[in-house]
Amino acid sequence: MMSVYVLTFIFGLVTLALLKIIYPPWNFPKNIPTIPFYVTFLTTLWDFDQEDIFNLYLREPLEKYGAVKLYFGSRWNVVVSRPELLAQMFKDEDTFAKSGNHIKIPYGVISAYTGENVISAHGAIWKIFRRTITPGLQIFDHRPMVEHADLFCSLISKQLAKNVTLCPKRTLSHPLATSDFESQSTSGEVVMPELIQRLSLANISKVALGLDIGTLTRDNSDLHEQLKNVKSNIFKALYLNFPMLDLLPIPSRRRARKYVEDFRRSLMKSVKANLVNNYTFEQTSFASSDLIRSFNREEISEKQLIDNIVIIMVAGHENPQLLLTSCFYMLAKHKSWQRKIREEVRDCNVDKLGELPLLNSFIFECIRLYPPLSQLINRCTTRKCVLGTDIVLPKGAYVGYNVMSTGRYKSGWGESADNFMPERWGASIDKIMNEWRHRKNTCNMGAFHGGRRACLGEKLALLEVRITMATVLRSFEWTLAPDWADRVTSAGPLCPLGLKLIFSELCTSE
Ligand code: HEM
Repeated sequence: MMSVYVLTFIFGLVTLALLKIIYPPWNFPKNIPTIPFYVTFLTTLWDFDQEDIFNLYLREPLEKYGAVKLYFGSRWNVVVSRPELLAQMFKDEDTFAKSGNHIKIPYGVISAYTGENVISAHGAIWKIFRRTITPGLQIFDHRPMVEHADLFCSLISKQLAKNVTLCPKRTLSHPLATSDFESQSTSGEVVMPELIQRLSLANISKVALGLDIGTLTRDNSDLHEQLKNVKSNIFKALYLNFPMLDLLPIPSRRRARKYVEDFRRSLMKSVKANLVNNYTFEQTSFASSDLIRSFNREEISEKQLIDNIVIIMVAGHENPQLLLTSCFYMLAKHKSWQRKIREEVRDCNVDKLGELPLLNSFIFECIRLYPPLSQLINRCTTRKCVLGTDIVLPKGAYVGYNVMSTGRYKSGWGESADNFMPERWGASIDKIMNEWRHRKNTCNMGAFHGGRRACLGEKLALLEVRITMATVLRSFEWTLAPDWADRVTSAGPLCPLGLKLIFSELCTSE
């Protein structure tokens, strides 16, 4: 029989653990609101999406105070959204030091996935990573993206043709099948996530890593299959909220770890076969080639080489994938914009897409309302400090930013902040680009971060979105599938969830 003392001790420990979840640490600032701890778990337990959570619990306190205390990832954090606070955090890298998963939760499966890389690292090693991959992500050959956009259109056409012939049989045998590209059914209907992922994987692999991984030309690219295994296991709300569970011998987490290892091994096998063994890296300027050269000069370790190649692949396909999904969604919802932009891109050469006012203001408006990385918490204070004028943070506090809120601030964007209004960016391309730069510089637009740690893939991602949208607009028109539930992802990266569209091919004479 357990003694009363042991029981009291266990009860005490459980109570303490619960109190640590329910209440923020005593030394956290008292002059900003505390979001109730259970808010983070609502999307796991009920049918809430990120917009619901934002509107119900975050919007008001964030807009009023600019910062809140939020429980996430097994700890209390301070999350900011007011542009001045974002600017301070982005600028003062020494105080708000990057602290990626490899430091925050080194035991987590997610850390095994992306390791110590240019996005998560801090200090001298980050400088080496950034210096190494910058050239390959700024100067690149965009022609594969044009080819891939055409292949993407062929896949949509193929799907439409298949629907016409296979639809009745498939509909009867798989009435609920939606996730698998092969099993899409109703005429004209295309389930977008997998198709867009195949495109964005092909783009980043070819343009930044110099690899053809066949996601658009084969139905079962090995790397794609392995990545799907990783993703379906890694982004589970329970483990994102309680990463310490990864320390336990849970069979599904062991499986997740194995999927991560398989993916990393296959990716490096492909890099070796395509770039290293045949010395191609010596004559090419891909970001991967520069990383291999840096490894050969012993500036980075083999693990850091792999971690960085993995992050280019992961961040480089995932973020454009999210943005493309939001763009397809918004054009389906706003048919007048679909028509106007189709007209604008009709005879436009790829080199001139960046000069089109309607296309570019539309993309910027999608980013404002649906920033792919809506909230990130990956900085840790290196000393006691003051955020803004009076928010005192202790040393060792995790700090993050919520740009979904920044993009919808009424104080920054006016009463129409919630409305989709591409025209707010300006009428001429000069005005639009100036406004984009101004909003980024003042941190009213934080979707690509800013300052010294600004996203290195912005140029590539925007070009990818312009090329893809222009190409698809020339060949198809589309609407939302009537049976698709209009909602966004429940947590993590932000985009419409499981987007389903109805496509119809345009006549060439149109
Ligand atoms: C719509 C597309 C994209 C969005 C919205 C986006 C957003 C971001 C954000 C918010 C950060 C800062 C992350 C943080 O605070 O930890 C970041 C950093 C970064 N992004 Fe992107 N990104 C996009 C596309 C890409 C692409 C295509 C690449 C290509 C590989 C890329 C490479 C990077 C890199 C290397 C960094 C780290 C910069 C540094 O810390 O020095 N991004 N991105």
